[in-house]
Amino acid sequence: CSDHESASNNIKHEKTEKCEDLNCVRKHIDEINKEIISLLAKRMEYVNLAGEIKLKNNIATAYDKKRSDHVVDTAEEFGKSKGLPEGFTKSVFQVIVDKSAENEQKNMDQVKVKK
Ligand SMILES: C=C(O[C@@H]1C=C(C(=O)O)C=C[C@H]1O)C(=O)O
Repeated sequence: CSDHESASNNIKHEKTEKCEDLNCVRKHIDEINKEIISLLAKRMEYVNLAGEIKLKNNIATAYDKKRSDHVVDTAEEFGKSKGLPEGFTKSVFQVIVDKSAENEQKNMDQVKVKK
């Protein structure tokens, strides 16, 4: 598919608006939180799709250490290039990837029971 490329071009909050008070800053933070969560929900859809494809290919295990490590390492490097502190992105993505695989496995096990 080709439409995955356009998803990364959704650049909002390009410059940090000059907020005069804490309320204004927190509104921006709340808005960004919703965007992060929306993207995580979209990400989880693809993770679960990966699980369906694994089952079709007779792979019963969601967790793939090589791929997980690659995702975490690539994220950490990108985070650093964006100015995030060392180790920040790695910590966040380790949780995302572990919890995603956990959810993917749950879905895969349910599909197996239904069959
Ligand atoms: C989505 C996958 O399944 C798991 C979840 C991953 C993720 O959240 O990025 C990566 C590898 C697997 O542990 C995959 O294999 O690509």
